[in-house]
Amino acid sequence: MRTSIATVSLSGPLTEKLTAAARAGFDGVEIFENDLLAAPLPPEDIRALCADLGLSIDLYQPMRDIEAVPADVFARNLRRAEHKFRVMRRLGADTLLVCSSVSPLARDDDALAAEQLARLADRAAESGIRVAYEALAWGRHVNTYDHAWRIVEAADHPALGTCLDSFHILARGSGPKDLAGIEDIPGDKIFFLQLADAPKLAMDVLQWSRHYRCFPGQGDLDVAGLLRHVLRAGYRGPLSLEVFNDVFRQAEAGPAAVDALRSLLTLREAVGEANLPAPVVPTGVAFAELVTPDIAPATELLTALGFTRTGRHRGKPVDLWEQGEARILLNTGPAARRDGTVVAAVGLESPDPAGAARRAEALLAPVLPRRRATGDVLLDAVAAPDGTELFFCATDRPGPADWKADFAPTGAEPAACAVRRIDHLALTQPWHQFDEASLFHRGVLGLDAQGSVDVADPYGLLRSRAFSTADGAVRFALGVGPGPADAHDRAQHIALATDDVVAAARRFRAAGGRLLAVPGNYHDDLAARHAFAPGELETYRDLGILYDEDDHGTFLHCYTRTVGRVFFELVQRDGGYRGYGAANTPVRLAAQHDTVGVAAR
Ligand SMILES: O=C(O)c1ccc(O)c(O)c1
Ligand SMILES: [Mg+2]
Repeated sequence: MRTSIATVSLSGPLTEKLTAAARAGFDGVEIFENDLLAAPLPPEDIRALCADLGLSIDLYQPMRDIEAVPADVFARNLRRAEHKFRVMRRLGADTLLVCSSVSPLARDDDALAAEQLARLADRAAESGIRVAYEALAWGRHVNTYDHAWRIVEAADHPALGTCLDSFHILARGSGPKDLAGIEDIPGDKIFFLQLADAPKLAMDVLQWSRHYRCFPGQGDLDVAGLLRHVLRAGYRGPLSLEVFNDVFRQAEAGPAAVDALRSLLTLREAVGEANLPAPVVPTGVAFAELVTPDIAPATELLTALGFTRTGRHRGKPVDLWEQGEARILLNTGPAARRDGTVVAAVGLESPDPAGAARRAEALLAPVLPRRRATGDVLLDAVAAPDGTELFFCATDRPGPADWKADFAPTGAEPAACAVRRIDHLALTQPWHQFDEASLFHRGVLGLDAQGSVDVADPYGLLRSRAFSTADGAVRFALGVGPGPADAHDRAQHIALATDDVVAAARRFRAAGGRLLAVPGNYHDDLAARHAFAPGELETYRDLGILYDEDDHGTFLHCYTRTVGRVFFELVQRDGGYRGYGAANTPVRLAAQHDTVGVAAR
């Protein structure tokens, strides 16, 4: 199945868009008219460039406001069309997209629309061009795919077909019954298929379409379900992405094009049209690796949290700290001097590390060298979109290579302490890579996505979305700020699971650790909303413990101070609570901004 992408989906001048699409591996492009108008190259040169890049020009688009108009207006429209046919001949493009009219001049008259589209198709055919008629969800009279198809069917012209666009169809809330009608369209009359997803947003459909479309798998629409119908109808043309998105317009075209192709790969897999290595769902977090130039504060923090230094890497300045099944690597090597204190890598316990890496590679994730240095254990690893290195590993299991073999034991035994394991990792994404990260964590890692939530920071709104395994053994909470200028909250954190957060927090404080102070107003409000046992709330107030509950259970959590970009959270989930305390995040963020709040208690 051929893959294509509309130039409007990528940033930059036309030549950059084309180069990015070709490099990522697309077979073709839809040329968006404005991109051509703004290009310094004549159509012949664009045609030659596409040929050099190995790209076909699958569609020229859009032509607007053509049909169902008075005769004199239609005569002018045909003149406009003739000009476009000339451009298309010079480009070597043979399909023109015509979208349903939004003009106040258009009449609600299907017979007239059909007659005029047939006349347009006649003229197009003289130039060897086909016309694909698409219903815009906000078209004046024609705004559903079946209405557009009825007009095309009535026109009955070999050079006229329809273009289906998943956004316009799904944005109107079309259910399974409405979609089944797609299979009544003869496959060869579906001249083109445009694919886009979008997050569910309650807003005007035109604004939604022009600003919030995203690649399939990144939003909430059932694009795969729609594609199944289109394929059953017999459509064999390209799968083409047409995404209008404010962020993608600003993001680098190269990575966006790779992300786009990854989306098509997972979509094809979802409809049984791609043979990718199966997802290997991780079963736990083997470790989190911090790089830090500040060895003293990081060591103090880990010690106070109850970790013990149990190993030293045989070849690098990296220490292994353990407590229960929580493992932290502390790396003070060269990367630390470059990046400050950050979460640089995550080890994911994998039932099949090599298989997980094969899937990641098939989905275009950058694969990292398996051996870093002579003598190191061979480890499968890939880079996540934000650059975090993800290791697919085995811990204390017979069979696959054990990453721990790279560490010489210090002889110290981990103390039996409060922390059991890593509960979740909260990683801040670069502002333009949030959707890419969504697709990556779902498609590449095989995690389930929760809905995204907005949380207020004193200096802006953050978006957060969780990705986890069904049993919660692996949890990521990915966050993003509102834009490039708002990199104020780049903190990341590692949440540690405990069965008794009060004991863990007390132990931490007794060992010299500093907990994030939470404003008294927060606890006053908690008292109004929930009933606590006598003294309970005072304990939470004293330790800076926050409280949340969901349909399943309750959540108690508190925070350490921040070293570089990293802090820790202690969490106690009871009764199967599934969230991350998002309701408390604004309070936490404000407290972290408030320097008084992070002072010693
Ligand atoms: O927003 C638009 O105008 C527009 C143009 C062409 C399309 O294919 C489309 O889906 C939307
Ligand atoms: Mg479209």
